[in-house]
Amino acid sequence: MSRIVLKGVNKHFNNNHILKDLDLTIEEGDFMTLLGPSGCGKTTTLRIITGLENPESGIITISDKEVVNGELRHYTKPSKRGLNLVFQSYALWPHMTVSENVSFGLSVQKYSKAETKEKVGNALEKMQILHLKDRYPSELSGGQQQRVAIARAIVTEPKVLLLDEPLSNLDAKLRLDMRAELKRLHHELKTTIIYVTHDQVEALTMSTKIAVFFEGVLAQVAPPRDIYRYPANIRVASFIGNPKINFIDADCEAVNTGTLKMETSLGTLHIPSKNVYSGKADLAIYPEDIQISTERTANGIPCAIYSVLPAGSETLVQLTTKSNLNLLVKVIGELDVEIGKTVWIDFPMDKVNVYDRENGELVQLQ
Ligand SMILES: Nc1ncnc2c1ncn2[C@@H]1O[C@H](COP(=O)(O)OP(=O)(O)OP(=O)(O)O)[C@@H](O)[C@H]1O
Repeated sequence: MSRIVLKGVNKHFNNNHILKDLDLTIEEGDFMTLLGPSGCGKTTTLRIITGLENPESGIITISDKEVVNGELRHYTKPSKRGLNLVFQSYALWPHMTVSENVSFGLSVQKYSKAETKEKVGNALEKMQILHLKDRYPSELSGGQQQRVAIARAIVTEPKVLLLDEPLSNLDAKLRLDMRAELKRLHHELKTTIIYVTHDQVEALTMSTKIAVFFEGVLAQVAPPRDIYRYPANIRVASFIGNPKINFIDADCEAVNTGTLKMETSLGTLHIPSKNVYSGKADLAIYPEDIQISTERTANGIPCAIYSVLPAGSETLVQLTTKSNLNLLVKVIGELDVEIGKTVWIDFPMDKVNVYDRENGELVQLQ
C-alpha cells in the first residue's frame, strides 16, 4: 500500500504562510495532479512529501508509516521514503551515455551486471528510447532527454513517482506526445504518480484526480471530469476552462419544488433544482455549451457579434447582449458570421452551474 496522507500540514517561508492546514490523501495507483497558479505552493507540497522541505506542523504518512510529525520534529530522510522525484530541469550527466545515466540510479542498489542491463533495457524500452542507449545527452532532443530522465526515475521501480512540471521545457508537439506517454506509463506500471503543473490541460488529460490550490489552500480535490463539470467554487470555475467560463449575474428564487427561477440580464431563466435556494448568484456556463444560430430560434436570446476568432478546428465568437453582457461562445469548425450581425443563443439549463454570491460556493441543485 503506497497511500500518502497529509494532515494539517503548515509551512512558512520567511514569515509567509505558504501551506495552510493542508489535508490531502493520495490513494495507491492515483495519478494525482497538483494544479494551481504560480506560487500557490504546489512544488512546496511535493518537496515536503519527498522530505526536501520540512513543515512546521502536520503529519504525513506513506503506506501507513509516519514519515513526518511536525509537532514531534520527526522527519524521515528522503532516501528512506521509497519515492522518486523528476524535476523540470532533468539534469542528466553530460559525460554519461543514456544507458549509464539510467543505470546510475541502480548502482547504489547493488544489482548484478546482468540484472542492471535488463532493468535499464526495460526502462528504455518503456520510454521507447532503447535505440538511443549509447548516445550522450548532448546528442538528444529536449523530448528525448526528458524520456531519459523519466526512464531513470522508473528504473528503480519506485512505489511513487513525483514529477514537477516535467514537460514545461518541451515544445507544444512534444508535450502532447509526452502526455500520452506518461498516461500510458501510469496505466502500465500502475505506480502512484504525483504530478505538479500549472497547465490545466495537462492536468485534465492525464490525471485520475486533480487537487486545485490557491495560495496554499486546497480548493477542490476530484476526478478531472468533476473538476471541469462541477467546479466547487467560483475561483476554481474561473481558473478551469480555456477559453474561460462565462458568468451571468442572477437573482434566484425557488418558486416551487423542482425549479429555480432566476432573473438575469438575459431575461428570466428556469433551472431544474431540488434545492430550495434563493439569493444573489453567479451563473456559469462554458463557451462550448452555448449554441449559436444565425436564424431566430424559439427561445433564443438575440446577441450582436462583437468579434470572430477562427482558429482552424474551432471558432471563438465574442457576443454582446442587449444588456451589454459579454459572452464567449466556442464553435467546433468554422462559422461564417460578420461583426455587428445579430445571432441567437440557447443553452441547456442542465449545463449551468449556480454559485452563491456570498460565499462563492457551488449551489447543489440535485
Ligand atoms: N526556499 C524558499 N524560500 C523562500 N520562499 C520560498 C521558498 N520556496 C518557495 N518559496 C515561496 O513559496 C511560495 C510557493 O512556492 P512553490 O514553489 O511551492 O509554488 P508553485 O505553486 O510550485 O509555483 P510555480 O508553478 O511557480 O513553481 C512562493 O511564493 C515562493 O516564492
